[in-house]
This record gives sequence, C-alpha cells and structure tokens, in this order.
Amino acid sequence: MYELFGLKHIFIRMKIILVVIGKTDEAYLNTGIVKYYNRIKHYISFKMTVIPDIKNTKNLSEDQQKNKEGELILAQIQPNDELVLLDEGGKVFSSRGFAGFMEQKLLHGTKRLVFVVGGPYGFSKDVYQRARVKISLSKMTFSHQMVRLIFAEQLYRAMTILKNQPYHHD
Ligand SMILES: C[S@@+](CC[C@H](N)C(=O)[O-])C[C@H]1O[C@@H](n2cnc3c(N)ncnc32)[C@H](O)[C@@H]1O
Repeated sequence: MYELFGLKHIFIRMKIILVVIGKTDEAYLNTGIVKYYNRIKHYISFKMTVIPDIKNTKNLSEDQQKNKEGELILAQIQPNDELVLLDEGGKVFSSRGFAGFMEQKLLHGTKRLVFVVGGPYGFSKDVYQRARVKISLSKMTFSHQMVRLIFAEQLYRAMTILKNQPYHHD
C-alpha cells in the first residue's frame, strides 16, 4: 500500500532531527543508538543533535535548569520546523500508528521534523508552547538517556513498516 505514494522520493527529502540533552553516558546505550542510526540512515536523513548538559557547570534550581535547557532547545529550531516533543503525557501510538504519523509528515512535505527529548526535569513552558504535538512512548517514565534509544528503534520500525519490510510483526 505504501509504495503507491511513491514514498521513496519523499523519504529522501525529509530530514529528521532528534534533539537530546547531554552526551549519551552509557556505552550500552551508545551501541544501540549507533546500531539503529546506521539502519535508519538507509531510509531517511536522521541526525541526533546533542545540547551540552548544563547541570554540572552551574548550581541551578530545577526550573532554572529547565528554562536554560529550553532556550538551548529552541535555539536549534528553525521557523518552519515541525517540532514534536517526546513526553510521557503525549499521545500514545502503536508502532503502526506511529508509522502512519510519519507517513502523514512525509506526504505533507515536511522538510525538517524535529523530535525533542527533555532533560531530567522535562520541558520548560516555552518549549511546550512552541510544539504542536507531543508523543508518548509509554505511560511509564524513562530516563532521558534511554528515550533516545527507544525512539531510534521505533523510528527504524516505522520505516520498515512503511516499506513493507519484515521487521515488525503483529
Ligand atoms: C526523566 S524524563 C522527565 C520527567 C519529568 N517528570 C517531566 O516532568 O517530564 C526526561 C525526558 O525523557 C522523555 N521521556 C521519558 N519518558 C518518556 C515516555 N514514556 N515517552 C516519551 N518521552 C519520555 C521526555 O522527553 C522527558 O522530558
């Protein structure tokens, strides 16, 4: 069904950016992220932008840290970007549902689809205001470090679903 839309060309145009806070600090996470990053890039342009972790350099309150991180997140966003927050309180999709979400973005000609993972205390008000869409990966809360790997696997899964490739089974 998806081939009908000629997605091959659209896949090549859209860029996906995952904005995260702080370097991946565990080798096992890095290994997984690199694995899925290498797989995803066969389908679509995908890069992870790492905002430096500010928590160890300044003695900030939780709100101050969130606001500072918020400024750094928003500095990465261009006016026409579609911003999607990964947030426990967001919409919960099945993997096929998320593939459908990605398909809509591809078909509507989105140029830069930017997903953001919050810091340890979540997002500032300004970041929530700029984003139209929030997606939850589960009702459970994961560490901001783990979310980048879980998201990368789901993005890869979505690409294989859109291409009718045998990775997802349900
Ligand atoms: C430790 S959580 C922050 C939790 C914090 N209670 C809050 O107010 O958001 C760090 C970040 O990981 C991401 N995250 C954690 N669990 C998630 C989930 N189930 N779905 C989507 N994103 C999640 C979100 O981006 C969140 O801002």
